[in-house]
Amino acid sequence: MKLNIFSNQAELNEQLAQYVITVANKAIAEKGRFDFVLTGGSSPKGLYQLLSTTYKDQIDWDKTYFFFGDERTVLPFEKDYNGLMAKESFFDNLALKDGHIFYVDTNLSPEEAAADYKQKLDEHFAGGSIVFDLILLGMGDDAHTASIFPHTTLVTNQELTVASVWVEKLNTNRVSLTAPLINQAKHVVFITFGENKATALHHVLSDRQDFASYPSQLIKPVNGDLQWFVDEAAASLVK
Ligand SMILES: O=C1O[C@H](COP(=O)(O)O)[C@@H](O)[C@H](O)[C@H]1O
Repeated sequence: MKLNIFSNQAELNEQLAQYVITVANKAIAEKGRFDFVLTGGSSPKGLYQLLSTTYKDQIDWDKTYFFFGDERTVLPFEKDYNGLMAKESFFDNLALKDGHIFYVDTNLSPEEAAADYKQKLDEHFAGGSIVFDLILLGMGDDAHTASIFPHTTLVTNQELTVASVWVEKLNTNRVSLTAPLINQAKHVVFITFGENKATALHHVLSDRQDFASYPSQLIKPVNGDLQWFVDEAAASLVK
């Protein structure tokens, strides 16, 4: 695991953009395509804008496929839909070909949406192992990542799959990649900034393991690289 600490968000986004570009070009050179899982929430917007404007020419988007680590069970293109944030901050700046964006279909029930997404992943990976080149993750101030929230069924889910989960504290369902599936990836990167994330980051990176309380601790790529890109405010309690 590598912890990268930056003095501000702009510097963090700049360095993370360079990291994404390096991983993308390596994947394209090695296997002809880049399988890129996006995070939702608000943290990645600046990065998405940077990659799709300033650094638009640094990645071959015709060879890039986009996925989502989790989705909120609102209708597609409603305000809270993670896919809408990505569309507005990332995809709309690029002329992407059809079939390059894998949205979670929330017109379906949560269970059906999860099964449908898993089937789409199986098809994309031709029935083989689902190994993404890069998974970008956020972390909530409760230490959840993707939609693996504290004390939910996803904390103990050992399957390499996509699952629906009831999140009591939000009174809603979510759809999420499971931790074991995330841990198959070649590169996993957390983007985390702000003072409100400091306590969670301190617990997640501390020696005391408590997956139920701090689900981000579940993320440990089996054969891949794990990096944290954080700002000084988020890292303020990390020893
Ligand atoms: O609900 C979610 O929250 C996390 C963290 O979001 P942020 O706004 O604090 O960046 C996000 O990673 C996840 O994709 C999203 O569904």
